[in-house]
Amino acid sequence: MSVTEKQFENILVEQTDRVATITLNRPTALNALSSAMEKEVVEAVEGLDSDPGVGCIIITGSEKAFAAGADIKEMKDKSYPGIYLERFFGDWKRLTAARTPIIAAVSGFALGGGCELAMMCDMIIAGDNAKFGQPEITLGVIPGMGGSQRLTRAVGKAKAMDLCLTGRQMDADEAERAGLVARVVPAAELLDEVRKVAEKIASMSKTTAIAAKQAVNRSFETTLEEGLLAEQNAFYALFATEDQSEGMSAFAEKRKPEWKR
Ligand SMILES: CC(C)(O)CC(=O)SCCNC(=O)CCNC(=O)[C@H](O)C(C)(C)COP(=O)(O)OP(=O)(O)OC[C@H]1O[C@@H](n2cnc3c(N)ncnc32)[C@H](O)[C@@H]1OP(=O)(O)O
Repeated sequence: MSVTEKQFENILVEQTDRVATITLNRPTALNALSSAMEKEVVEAVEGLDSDPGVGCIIITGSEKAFAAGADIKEMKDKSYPGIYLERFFGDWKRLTAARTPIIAAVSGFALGGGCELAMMCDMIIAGDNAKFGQPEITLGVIPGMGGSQRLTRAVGKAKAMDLCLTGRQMDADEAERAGLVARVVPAAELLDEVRKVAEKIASMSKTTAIAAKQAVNRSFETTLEEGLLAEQNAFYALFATEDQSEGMSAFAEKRKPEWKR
């Protein structure tokens, strides 16, 4: 299996046949999300998303920290007009426009913007040492990268209020029970386990994986009736693909499917 690596100032991007891994790499600041890191991550995701060969993207950090939030030292002297006019952190939205499934592999701290970045991904898999929280209130602000909205949708109002109002951290088991995290695995095995999941996703028809991702995401954005209609239409549309015919024929013929796209 060939691996290509590209080192940027704040991230490392590794790409194998079908899976790409973006590793946040600012160890001296616990991967605090600076504007420079935002730009690198967003551009890397967009580049990988436009590569038809990439079937799944992993975003991860270090053992101690996925990311300890936005870079407080960069933020502390900003003014209202400045932050408003530059649309501070507005580019993170571009990450959520990616169609390729993205998994957050979280070890250690995922606080503030770190938790918010993990929640922008399609699935969070956590090491058993992970800690999630929205501690912005302890800094005199509130979440600004989607925390109050995505956390509430993920874990419900009671726990989201608890985390946003007290700033307390939630461990991996609590996060899994609450529905924030898909799976918890031993921290030492996190990346191996996440790669297995990513390879599984990447082994599916990419067209179908995109349709599945979009259908699930739709449920957060619309009414049940419209979501059901969107799902049904996407399901019908998949019958225009070779992969539907291949997947169902392969089942009937008791063989592995060979996806076209
Ligand atoms: C995006 C928004 C809008 O939603 C806003 C946010 O994300 S606000 C930020 C929310 N995050 C936090 O409030 C967490 C801040 N960090 C901590 O509380 C602690 O660092 C810790 C509990 C995660 C870990 O503590 P500890 O193990 O004691 O390590 P430290 O010595 O504190 O940190 C090591 C080193 O990293 C720097 N650091 C950590 N977090 C940040 C950050 N968010 N921004 C900038 N720098 C950060 C910390 O200052 C240390 O650096 P040095 O002082 O040694 O140079």
